[in-house]
Amino acid sequence: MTLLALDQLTVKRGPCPVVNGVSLSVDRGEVVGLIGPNGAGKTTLFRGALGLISHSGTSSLAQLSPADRARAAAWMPQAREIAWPIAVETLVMLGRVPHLAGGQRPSERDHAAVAEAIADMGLVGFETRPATDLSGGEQARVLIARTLAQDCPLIVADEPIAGLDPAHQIATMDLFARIARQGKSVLVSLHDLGLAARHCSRLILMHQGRIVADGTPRIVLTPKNLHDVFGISAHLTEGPDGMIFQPLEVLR
Ligand SMILES: Nc1ncnc2c1ncn2[C@@H]1O[C@H](COP(=O)(O)OP(=O)(O)OP(=O)(O)O)[C@@H](O)[C@H]1O
Repeated sequence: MTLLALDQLTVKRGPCPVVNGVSLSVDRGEVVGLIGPNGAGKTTLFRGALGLISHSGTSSLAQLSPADRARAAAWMPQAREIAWPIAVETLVMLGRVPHLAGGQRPSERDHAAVAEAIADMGLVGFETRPATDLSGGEQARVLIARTLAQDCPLIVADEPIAGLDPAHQIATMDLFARIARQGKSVLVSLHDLGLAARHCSRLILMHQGRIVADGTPRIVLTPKNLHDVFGISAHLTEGPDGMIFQPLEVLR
């Protein structure tokens, strides 16, 4: 079953399309890594797909009402600003808002979803702390937990693991894989191609607003694509428990 379908999605900034005729679909059970250099259009693609900015072409999510969309997809933006010193568990509970009727108090199920998300992100013991007092990486984990608590078929996350320490990066990518095994999907932008190669079932490579490759990490991370899009060389090999990718040199 398709959780997201884009058809010729185009987003212009001024006269220039920064997302240019992108068509793709995300099915159940996938961890899709969206990769590409700075300015490739990844964030703009997400925002267009979610209907947060004006676009041409179609997105299945953008066609939904805001309430239905919030139950279909959980969005974690790149900006990590937490504006108020609210308790961690209160912030994570905001992920449950799409499931609450107006004015309704959180049910046991909502509290259970929040507790599970907090545990999944290694935040047990942080529940009552003001979120603004946490470190940058801890705040990022709280925002991922809020996204998990939303309990949607699709998670769309813009560089969610940037700034996390290695153990939490790997644990978060493992968690995404577990979510995919439950039949949900994760569409995630990443700059760490090593983690992308190892933990994503599929990669979509963007360059100058267009998709230039879409497939398994081995199909996408070819020497030619790495040269043409990132201007690097790299070593890619199949290890005993997954792909191993090591960037080597800048080529231009
Ligand atoms: N509001 C805006 N006005 C003008 N240009 C914009 C605007 N927002 C984005 N752009 C341009 O669109 C292009 C794509 O930006 P986008 O943020 O989608 O890239 P990205 O792939 O997410 O990059 P990064 O990896 O650096 O986060 C960039 O060249 C950016 O300068």
